[in-house]
Amino acid sequence: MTDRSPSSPSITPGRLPAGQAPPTSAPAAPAPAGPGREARHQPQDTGLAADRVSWGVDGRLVLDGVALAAPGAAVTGLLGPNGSGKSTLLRAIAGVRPPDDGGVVFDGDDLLRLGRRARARTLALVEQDAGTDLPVTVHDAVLLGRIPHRSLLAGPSDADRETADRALERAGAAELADREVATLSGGERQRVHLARALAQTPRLLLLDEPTNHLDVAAQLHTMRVLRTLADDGVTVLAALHDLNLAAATCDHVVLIDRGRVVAAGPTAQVLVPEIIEPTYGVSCDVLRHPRTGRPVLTFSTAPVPGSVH
Ligand SMILES: Nc1ncnc2c1ncn2[C@@H]1O[C@H](COP(=O)(O)OP(=O)(O)OP(=O)(O)O)[C@@H](O)[C@H]1O
Repeated sequence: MTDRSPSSPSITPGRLPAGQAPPTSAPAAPAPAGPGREARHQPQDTGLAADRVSWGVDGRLVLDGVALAAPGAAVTGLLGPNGSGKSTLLRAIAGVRPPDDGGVVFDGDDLLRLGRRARARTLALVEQDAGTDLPVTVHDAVLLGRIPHRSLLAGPSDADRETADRALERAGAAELADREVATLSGGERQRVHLARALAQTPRLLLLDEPTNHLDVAAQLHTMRVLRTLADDGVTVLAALHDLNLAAATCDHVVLIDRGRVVAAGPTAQVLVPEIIEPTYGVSCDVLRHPRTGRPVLTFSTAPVPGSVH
């Protein structure tokens, strides 16, 4: 079921009327969980729009008509419990495992119809635990990110090396440049994967759990990198488990459960107990950060049905 039907429909983002500012809020209003209340993407001028994306395996729908928007120059968090379909959705958007049905448009281009090379110039995907046992140095691994930007027979140019150096620096991995990738710790590898993606200079950056394995300082560093990339105009969509990291950084969030979008919108409107509790099966309180005013979430186990405590 991995082959995309040539007749799969594509979508075209609507254009704003002349003189109208692009939307500053998320394209989909928060919607509580429940059949028939799935969030819908709305027209947007720049950024990513996925529509009715479905993918199944072994007769089971893993993605069930997902509609999602990640506005340009913003950080969008893709949230959801284990097994909800976040990685599958990112892979579908990136064309690594194309959807069985649905469309994915980025800045007006049908991503699923772009050739491999054109797609690699447009987007980068940082996958979860994407390991390599090849005897390659970190610097060379990051240089691989430049391949889509040069002719197939040419070696890396000085400009490619400089771009790779800057990417290593930005990802906080410069001191690892001469190490072999296979010898790195999980957190070190994570930074290298981010650096490789940055060296690709994508306009759309997709990340699957980019803070996995990272200590708290490295987590904050990575989220700051995502923030500055968005400020530079990159469209960022990151699958995150840590709802507080999402709360602190994301402009918008999309929450999925069992392959369907259950809520989407501005971060503070989605990260509320009424939406989080039924989706994750926990009790949740939302406080305000004293300095930033952003949501801070605390969790406890949900009451056991029938319990007197
Ligand atoms: N190739 C496959 N074959 C069978 N099942 C699959 C395959 N790929 C994904 N799945 C199933 O699809 C569901 C969604 O998986 P996915 O990895 O997208 O979830 P996720 O939200 O990223 O989860 P996590 O937060 O645990 O990383 C899971 O139940 C998973 O077991």
